[in-house]
Amino acid sequence: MKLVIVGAGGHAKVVLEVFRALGSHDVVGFIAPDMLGAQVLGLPVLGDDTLLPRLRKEGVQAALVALGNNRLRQRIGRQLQEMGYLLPAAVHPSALVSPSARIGQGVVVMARAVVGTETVLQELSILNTGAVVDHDNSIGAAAHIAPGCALAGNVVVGDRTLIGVGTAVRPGIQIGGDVIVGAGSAVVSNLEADCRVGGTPAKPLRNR
Ligand SMILES: CC(=O)SCCNC(=O)CCNC(=O)[C@H](O)C(C)(C)COP(=O)(O)OP(=O)(O)OC[C@H]1O[C@@H](n2cnc3c(N)ncnc32)[C@H](O)[C@@H]1OP(=O)(O)O
Repeated sequence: MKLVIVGAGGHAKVVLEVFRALGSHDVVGFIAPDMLGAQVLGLPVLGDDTLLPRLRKEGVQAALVALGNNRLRQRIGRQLQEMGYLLPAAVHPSALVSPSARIGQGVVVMARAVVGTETVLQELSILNTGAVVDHDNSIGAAAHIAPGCALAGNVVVGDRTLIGVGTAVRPGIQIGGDVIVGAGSAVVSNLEADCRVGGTPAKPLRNR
């Protein structure tokens, strides 16, 4: 099945390598503004998102939104579904995924990540390289668990929340939607929606 990757930055390159490792789709190229004609790992940037309806008509059935911005990824994902694209999940063959885990549409699970027993990754979320989400986690739509994070059991992460690289989260913690947890943090108490925290233990961050 033909697939287009929306985005052409670092995350998009890694996603292409996931599909190459899987051999599951024929990736036709990338969609990105102002990059027409550029090559990314040997595949072309085909144009900007105005091209997507035409590609769909020409037989590209699937798309993967490879954009790091969580809100934008969710918005573009919805638009692609409305255009009739399928949004397959991309799970690297080296990831360890429990047979009782559930993985939503458009989810990306990078190399060496671990998805624990009865954990749910909701649509368009990212579990990045080497991140571990243990048993009974719920990771919200378009959330991003960055490389090397470790979420213990029964953790809830809200929609569009970013858990920064290398963060640890204590068991049973609930984190609201649209939260940013800074790199290298330790989350040891629940976090309300829409906040920005960092450090060990994680505390609210000042805006500079
Ligand atoms: C493959 C991939 O690359 S996936 C990418 C995943 N992305 C990430 O993990 C990025 C996570 N981002 C961060 O940690 C960022 O530092 C942010 C978003 C928390 C803050 O970034 P900015 O808004 O640029 O904040 P800025 O650098 O100006 O710092 C503001 C204050 O917060 C502090 N701060 C920033 N990050 C952290 C952190 N991770 N932990 C503790 N304190 C922090 C700064 O020291 C500064 O404090 P001060 O005002 O007392 O000096």
